[in-house]
Amino acid sequence: MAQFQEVSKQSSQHPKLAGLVLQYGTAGFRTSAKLLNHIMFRMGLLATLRSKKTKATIGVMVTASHNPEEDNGVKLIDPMGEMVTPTWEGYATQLANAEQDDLLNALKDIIEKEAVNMSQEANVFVGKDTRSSSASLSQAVLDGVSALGGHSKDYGLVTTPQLHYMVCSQNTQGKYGEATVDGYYRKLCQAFIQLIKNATNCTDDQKHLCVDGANGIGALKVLEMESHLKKELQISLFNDGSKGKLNHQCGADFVKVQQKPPTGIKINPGERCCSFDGDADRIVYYYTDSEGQFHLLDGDKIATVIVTFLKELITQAGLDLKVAVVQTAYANGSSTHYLEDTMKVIVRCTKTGVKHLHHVAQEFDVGVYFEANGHGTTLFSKAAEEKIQQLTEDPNANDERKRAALLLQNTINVINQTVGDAISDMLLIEAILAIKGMTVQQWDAIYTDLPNRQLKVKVSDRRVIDTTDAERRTLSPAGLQEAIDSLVKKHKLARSFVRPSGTEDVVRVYAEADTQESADALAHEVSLAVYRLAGGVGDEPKPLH
Ligand SMILES: CC(=O)N[C@H]1[C@@H](OP(=O)(O)O)O[C@H](CO)[C@@H](O)[C@@H]1O
Ligand SMILES: [Mg+2]
Repeated sequence: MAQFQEVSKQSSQHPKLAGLVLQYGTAGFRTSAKLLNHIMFRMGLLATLRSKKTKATIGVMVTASHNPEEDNGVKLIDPMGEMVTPTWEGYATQLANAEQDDLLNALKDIIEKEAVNMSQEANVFVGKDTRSSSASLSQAVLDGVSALGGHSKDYGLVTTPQLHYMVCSQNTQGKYGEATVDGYYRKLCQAFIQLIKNATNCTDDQKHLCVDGANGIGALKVLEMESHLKKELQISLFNDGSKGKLNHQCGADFVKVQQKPPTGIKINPGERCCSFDGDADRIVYYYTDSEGQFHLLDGDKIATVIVTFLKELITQAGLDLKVAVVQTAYANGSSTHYLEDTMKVIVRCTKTGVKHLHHVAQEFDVGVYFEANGHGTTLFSKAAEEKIQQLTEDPNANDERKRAALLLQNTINVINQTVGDAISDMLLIEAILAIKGMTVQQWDAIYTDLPNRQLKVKVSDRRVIDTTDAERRTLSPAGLQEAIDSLVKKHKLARSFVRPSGTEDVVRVYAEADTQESADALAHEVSLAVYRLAGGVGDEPKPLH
């Protein structure tokens, strides 16, 4: 077939290094940019097949999110804007690892297994982040699409969640939104401005927010969006990419893991600040107090304030909707207690990785999901959206119920339901704080985080660690869970678990306890147990103090 001849010809321009093996992990392929050209070409091929199979537009995003600038990566987006389905993640790995002369066979194998109709049209949307390698790598994706005769649309520089939004908008014939960057800003900002109208007494001071753009794509997009906000949110942008290096000592991942402010930002005590990550799908908030102490408001606190706001509105609207919060094992124990015991909402725990949280959140009328690191969003079932819509039009509903329904409707429109989105989450949180007249300090005081620590341990093969119960317990290696259990017993309010990372070659250790010293000591003791029982390499983990 002519298509395959073209693939053969073009693939020689995107050769694979013999023997190189890469895995489609938690967030797609991610490694040094130098190793990725063939992967990109092949993901262009695969996206084209996926488009033919689903008869819908598929997205390909070139980014390595919070990784260093030298890395890059790629994620595939399915028709409704969600992460690509697991079977196709498997195909992605197969296609990526086929040696050069076996590529056509690997491709034909997928076509056969999935009974792909090769005469079906294909459409692929492509986007990229600001990394210096992203331009040539996204070109390789486009080459892959055209080699199989697919149509592509290159959105150029966009955030990951913007591309998810485009794909969903395109495949819902504009019902979700208009598939342009301008359409995205209009939808979100109009909803934000409608929401903020309900914030009576909101001063200019309260409308001010410092944003750390991680020297990445989020910074560019915040600037692009500014005129749509009509001064209802006044942003001071730091780490805008004009000087600093992408993600270097800044961005949401740095702030969350280091538990300190990013460099490159001037924070006045008490001022509300937030950090995006390198592809703007994560956000965390923070402030420093008058004693210079740093306070982090992570994904758990974000989920809490969102669910509080939504529950109040749902009650006011008199609607009967099943609301839940979805977390992972990394959620701070205080957040889980607060949500279950004080707020009485359903809390579910899933494995790490937003695709897992997303799917569980879909089981409820309103599912708020966040990873502790700030990646998350809120999903509304179709039925819930319809009930809310009907109430806004119900002539018999009283003013209070109608007002609540309208607020819920605008809340739905400000949210990017396809995936966690720093820009959309920021607008929602800013609107909530303004409407509730809540300061960042009051938000922070909803509950107090248990001190916690995350560490990494290098082992020769992290696959020896097998976990269960949403990664909260280990099944192997033998003796590890017993060791963790007895270490945890030595500390107050303590919890600890270990799991192999899906994005790095390490075992992650998490511990929390009543004091920072205790959390640090427990994290260290558990790291030692991992090192000894799971084949640690290099030096034995050292105590933190
Ligand atoms: C503890 C932690 O933050 N883990 C992150 C990290 O996964 P690991 O499998 O832990 O490496 O990267 C994922 C993709 O960005 C993100 O979903 C996840 O939350
Ligand atoms: Mg990211």
